[in-house]
Amino acid sequence: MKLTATILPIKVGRYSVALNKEDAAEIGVVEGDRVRIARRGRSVSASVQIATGLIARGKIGVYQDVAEELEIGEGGEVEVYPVSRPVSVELIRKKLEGKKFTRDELREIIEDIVENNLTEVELTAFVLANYLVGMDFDEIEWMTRAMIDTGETIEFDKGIVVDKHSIGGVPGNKVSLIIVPTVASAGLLIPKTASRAITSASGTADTMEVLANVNLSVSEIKEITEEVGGVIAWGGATNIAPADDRIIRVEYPLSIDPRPQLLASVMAKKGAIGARHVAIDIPVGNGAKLPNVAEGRKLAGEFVELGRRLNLNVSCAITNGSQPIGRTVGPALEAREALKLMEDRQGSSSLLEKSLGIAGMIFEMAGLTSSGYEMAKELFMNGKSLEKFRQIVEAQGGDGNVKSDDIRLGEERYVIESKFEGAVVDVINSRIVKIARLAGAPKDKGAGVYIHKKRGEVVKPGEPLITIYAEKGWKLNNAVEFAVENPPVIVSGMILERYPSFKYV
Ligand SMILES: O=P(O)(O)OC[C@H]1O[C@H](OP(=O)(O)O)[C@H](O)[C@@H]1O
Ligand SMILES: Nc1ccnc(=O)[nH]1
Repeated sequence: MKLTATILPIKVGRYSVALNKEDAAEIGVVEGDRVRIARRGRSVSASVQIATGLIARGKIGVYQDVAEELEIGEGGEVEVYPVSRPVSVELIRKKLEGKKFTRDELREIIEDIVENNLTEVELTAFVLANYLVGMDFDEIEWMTRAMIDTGETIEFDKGIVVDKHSIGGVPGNKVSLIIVPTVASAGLLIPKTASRAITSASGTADTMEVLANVNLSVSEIKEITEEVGGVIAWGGATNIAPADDRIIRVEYPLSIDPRPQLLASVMAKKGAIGARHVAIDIPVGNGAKLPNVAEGRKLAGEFVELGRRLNLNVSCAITNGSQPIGRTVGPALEAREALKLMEDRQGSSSLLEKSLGIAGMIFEMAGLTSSGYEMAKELFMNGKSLEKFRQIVEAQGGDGNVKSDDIRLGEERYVIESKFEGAVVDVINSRIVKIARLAGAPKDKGAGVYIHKKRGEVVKPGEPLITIYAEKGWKLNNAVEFAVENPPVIVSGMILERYPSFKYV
């Protein structure tokens, strides 16, 4: 059926069109079904919304995403016809019934994800099926390979390519901003792609974006890495393992990261850039993605095995994830803390030790030294990490001379003070993340939480425990309301719970 386009100037992050109810009936589709939109020999599959009041008969509402892809202007004519459900949907159902995917089936699903052929519901079902049923090792390897093969890859002509990645799950994990320049300053190549927040309040891509452009193409990543030794780019903007970001987009609202997905997500990005040596950070502890060292070890074994199958040398650092890393959570706060640490060459020991420890691991894996930590510390203390970081920021279009104090934080602030005297016995990750997200992070860069007191530190009544930062007053209020009801920093001597009233006091 031929329809005339009405451009809806909104980006919805997927291919979607709006139809009049009668036209939809004539095409034979209902809300949520797919249609193929064709124009001048090109086409995409889009999901249907019924918007009778908005869209007259003979018209089709075309959201920006489809309009851009097919270069459709206002009043442009398009051909619309129904498409049947992709086979992938049947395959996802098979997994939900507890069965194993074949190599070809996984390839089919990943291709459909990359080509935007699955609706959000179907994609969510895929993620949930993997979460509930899981995958065996062959399936994980096939999925990872399919993710690599359906995107672009990078090959470097010379140099040793290394990389690091965290499984995430611990707030404030801005270590990549310190590790990447430290590693690059030793002459290794580290073309790091990171994701945005999945379960946290700021992913490495969100944090780096405060200082530089993270939307780099594959050729820019290659060029910048060859020029200065490293980049910190957002994986979602590249065509490296493009299925990954689409999957992450449905994981984010659920705050889940199923094991097969996690393994494939991380390792596909490493495989695609041709890394030889990869360090994986596995934070464990209460409130992290894994509860203890034993579980961390299990996952580490899986990373190493997946690395072996993909021909990557993998080592894992099982790290303390039971409270936030450093004292800040939220993009601008985290960028500032990382930069300040490099400027002052001192600061939070959890941040410094972890960053240098992982950089050191990479040096040992690459065969540069047998005392990696000492080597990393020397580069850091000599100011090489900072110098390299500035070069990377500049190469990514940021201000290479930026100082940590220049970084703007949210103007709306609220300090939560301790009512008690005592020592901090816990900083609860999930509450810190929730507060930072309610305050607007990661979207509002200036939003987040500063943690004044961490575990073991002594506090007096009236002393600040956390400061909440926001860009908007109403978001600050929501965050404060939650934080008062659900204290994120627990001081010894506090009553934890009153039953039956079930409330923190
Ligand atoms: O904590 P959540 O949001 O679940 O995990 C996502 C974060 O973990 C990884 O960190 P890195 O890139 O190794 O620094 C990802 O790239 C991302 O930034
Ligand atoms: N699933 C993931 C966890 C952490 N980092 C990623 O890039 N992906």
